[in-house]
Amino acid sequence: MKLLVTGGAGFIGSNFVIYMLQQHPEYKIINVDALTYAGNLENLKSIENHPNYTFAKADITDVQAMDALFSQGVDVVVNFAAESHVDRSILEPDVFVKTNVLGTQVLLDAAKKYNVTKFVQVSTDEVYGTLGATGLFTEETPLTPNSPYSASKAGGDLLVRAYHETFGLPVNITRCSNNYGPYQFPEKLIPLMISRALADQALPVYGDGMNIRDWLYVEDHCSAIDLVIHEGVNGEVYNIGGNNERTNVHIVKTVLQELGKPDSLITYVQDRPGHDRRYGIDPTKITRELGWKPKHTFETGIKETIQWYLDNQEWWTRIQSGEYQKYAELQYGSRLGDSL
Ligand SMILES: Cc1cn([C@H]2C[C@H](O)[C@@H](COP(=O)(O)OP(=O)(O)O[C@H]3O[C@H](CO)[C@@H](O)[C@H](O)[C@H]3O)O2)c(=O)[nH]c1=O
Repeated sequence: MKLLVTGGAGFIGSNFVIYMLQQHPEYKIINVDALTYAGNLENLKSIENHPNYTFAKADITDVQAMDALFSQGVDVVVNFAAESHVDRSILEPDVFVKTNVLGTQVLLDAAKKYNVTKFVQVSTDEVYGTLGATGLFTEETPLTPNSPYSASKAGGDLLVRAYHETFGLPVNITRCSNNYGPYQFPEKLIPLMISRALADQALPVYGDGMNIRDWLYVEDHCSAIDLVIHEGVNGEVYNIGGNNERTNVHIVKTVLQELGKPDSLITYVQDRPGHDRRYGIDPTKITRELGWKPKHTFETGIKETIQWYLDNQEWWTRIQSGEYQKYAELQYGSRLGDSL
């Protein structure tokens, strides 16, 4: 099988490339990534010389570059390439629309032209909007995205659906909850809090800290996508969640406790505009129909993740000294110390 993985130098994408080469060393994997701020080839050091792995630096919105890649023969496409950070989407929605909507359409056209046998769109539970205190997102929940990020992902998903309905393209859409684990860019909640706590810096918790996310260990996400590639029924959507709903403040306190740091580092700051209150995924469909089960509990996964960040401080300190800083200042500069 020849697999084209887009965004394979990002957090979930790089974990997926490594996972697939472990599970299926005979598969050929082409990783295409534009290497924007969150793409990092260091994530792939362990497999960069694998005989069945190749890397191409290109943007998924580049029609000629995508055509050239697909013309080499591709069986399956897994589209991870995306702008993914909600706070950034509030600052610059245009790049989100370009990559997440236009980029998906360019890939779909190439997949159609070269008759791929499967196109997996890796999406997010954020397209469903927000939950109240009860209920869970199912695959039938209407799409009501609230941020420019989630709206752009919903746009991509609808194009994928349309290419299935209109052209019969063999597609699946997967919608995951919040991932965590090794190689996550330190703008996201867990790695951000780990890195700031280690430096004894204030930990910016938005609003009252009672927003809820449903945490999924990244390797469990990878095993679900592997199943969807092989067993997913064309045209179907599969939700992927870890059954681990936690408040943000619980997450932050867990990080502090594991690192032996005081709760006094927590600083409640102005809320994210349009902040979704609660996400919770119902994974019944993928469990029942494809036999998927997560292997990690939140309690073991968070310990492993914190240990990884402790063991790989060079990886994230290098990131924080560069491009990331500009955005960190934009995001937090005016909010830190701005207690509610
Ligand atoms: C960065 C940051 C975040 N937060 C809050 C906002 C959210 O309620 C929660 C998690 O924030 P983030 O890590 O930015 O993740 P969130 O907005 O939930 O979105 C993530 O999870 C989604 C899946 O649900 C993915 O589609 C997104 O790409 C991914 O970024 O923590 C804080 O309180 N303080 C912070 O500094």
